[in-house]
Amino acid sequence: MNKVNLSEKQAGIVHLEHGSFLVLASAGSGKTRVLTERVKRLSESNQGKILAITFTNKAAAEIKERLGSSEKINKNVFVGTFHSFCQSILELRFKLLGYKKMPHIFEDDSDRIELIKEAIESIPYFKEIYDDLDTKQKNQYTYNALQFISTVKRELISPDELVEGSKDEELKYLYKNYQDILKSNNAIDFDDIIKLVYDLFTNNDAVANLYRKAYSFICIDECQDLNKLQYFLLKALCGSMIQNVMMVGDPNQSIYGFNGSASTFMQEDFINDFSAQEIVLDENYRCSKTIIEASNQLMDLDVEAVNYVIEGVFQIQALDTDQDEAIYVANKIKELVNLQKHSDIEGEITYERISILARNKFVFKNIEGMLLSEEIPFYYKSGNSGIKFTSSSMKIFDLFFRIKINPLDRLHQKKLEDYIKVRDVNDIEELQKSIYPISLRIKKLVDEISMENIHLKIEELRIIFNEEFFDDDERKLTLDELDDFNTQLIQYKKQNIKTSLEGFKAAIALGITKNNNIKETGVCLSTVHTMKGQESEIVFLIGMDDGTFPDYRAINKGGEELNQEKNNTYVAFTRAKRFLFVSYPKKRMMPWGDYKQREISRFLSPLI
Ligand SMILES: Nc1ncnc2c1ncn2[C@@H]1O[C@H](COP(=O)(O)OP(=O)(O)OP(=O)(O)O)[C@@H](O)[C@H]1O
Repeated sequence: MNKVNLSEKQAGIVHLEHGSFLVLASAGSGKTRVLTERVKRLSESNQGKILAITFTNKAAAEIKERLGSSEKINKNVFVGTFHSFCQSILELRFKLLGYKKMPHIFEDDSDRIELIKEAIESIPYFKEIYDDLDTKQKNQYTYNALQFISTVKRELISPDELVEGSKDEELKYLYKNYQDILKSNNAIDFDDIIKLVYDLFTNNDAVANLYRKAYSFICIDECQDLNKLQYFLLKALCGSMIQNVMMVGDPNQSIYGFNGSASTFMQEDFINDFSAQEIVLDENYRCSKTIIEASNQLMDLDVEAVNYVIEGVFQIQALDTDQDEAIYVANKIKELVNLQKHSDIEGEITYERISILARNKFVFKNIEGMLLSEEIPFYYKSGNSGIKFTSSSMKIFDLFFRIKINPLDRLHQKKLEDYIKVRDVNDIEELQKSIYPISLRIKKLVDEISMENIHLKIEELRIIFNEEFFDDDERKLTLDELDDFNTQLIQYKKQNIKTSLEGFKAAIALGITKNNNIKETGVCLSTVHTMKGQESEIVFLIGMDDGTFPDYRAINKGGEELNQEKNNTYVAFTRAKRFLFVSYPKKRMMPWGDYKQREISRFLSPLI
């Protein structure tokens, strides 16, 4: 972040003293910047510790970078997501929650699916229903069950509250079984991380008081996306002792309703519970004039442009087919990059200053092919999650590592056994060709790993990977993934004074150690959700046909779901700093191979 002069209104918020505040701020009005400056000022003012909660690890990393790493900052400020804050508490207090050893995070969706299947199989009533389903129905059944469990946790619904005799009451048994299986693996899922700390704070006043005394100020970003569990955790943490809470958010950017988020937690509950004072920031520092005008029209807002001298570009383009849309985008990108300079854009126009956004990943299919054939470099923006290994050796390493630090982890033990299984151990030739021999070497090495020697062991692993007979692509992939693991370890050690293998694994699972500063090369492709909170000089928003954006399921449901699609379009518009090219196909190739006529997105028709 460069040094900027804050506006009077922004500076006023930075210098607010005690009390609770809700900063309602429109897109690009400098919410994140103001929050960062306030945390910095408070940390320098010796008034007590500050807890700064962000929505993503990337936002947390940006705030940390801006704060710098003086001893005072490290001592006085905790910056992280709700998950990373709660994880740091769990690592210290797990015994109070009935765990003998630190429980491990099962972060992968496929792990949760395995667990729910096990839960289904172990109850004859559910097993009978499940066995009668075809594959597609089985997938839907497990998905619904997991959604139900997640909702129950996030909405803080106790099993007793589930309506007797209803389907929900039946699912209660599945929920209980799923939790028991998790516990028998000494594991937790993402929702549990927050739920367990909420339970701890509500049931153990002495522990809650320790944290209440520790933090004098709490600042939370992107509060329009709070869900019930997160809001109640905040309340349980504050009790009646923490009165200095600042929430920052924009109700028009509320897009996580499907996760139980609602902007009413900040706009109604927070105002009532904390007697918070409301402050409005409504100037846009990010976007050019035409983009702000279009966004105002889209949302019926009256946001002021600060960069009103920069006209910028806002264009809506209809194309015959989705294939034509991809050709249009690729040609326009080449045209802009060849142009190199434009009076509205400071510095050279490069691929890195261009992003292509869409509602869903599947919309990128055509454009991906076109960018490849036109040799336009690109990358996909990654979300919040940790590492997922794809090389077989690193997969094996990861499984052995998980089992070493959590011997109760039956789930990954089974996955490992299936992965390295050899059909016939007496068939020497087959055995030699299989991954079995290298897995024995990896196992021996993992058995010896400790936090003290882990760097050394990584180097030994590198030697093993170099010695083994891999083809060149597999060797490169394996070594790249080992490097990534090593980089995350270095990052973890930098971030923590007290370290452990268990803590490192949890940090990876939460994506805390991921290097967010890697400068990717090429055009950025991202869903709107992943691009939230970020910006790009030039944005192409593609696939703006009704049914794609808004998504057809939201159209069917209407109400708040459709409203959230409109908010999502607003988020997409306001990611663009200077130029915004919006496009849609009049015909789209459907998955079953036919073209289907499409209309312009209902949100855009008033803008043409
Ligand atoms: N006072 C200021 N002067 C100049 N630029 C500013 C000022 N405040 C913020 N900006 C710039 O405006 C842009 C938007 O700021 P920031 O990301 O903090 O806004 P935001 O409200 O969090 O945005 P959003 O909610 O849309 O993600 C950034 O490029 C930031 O550097």
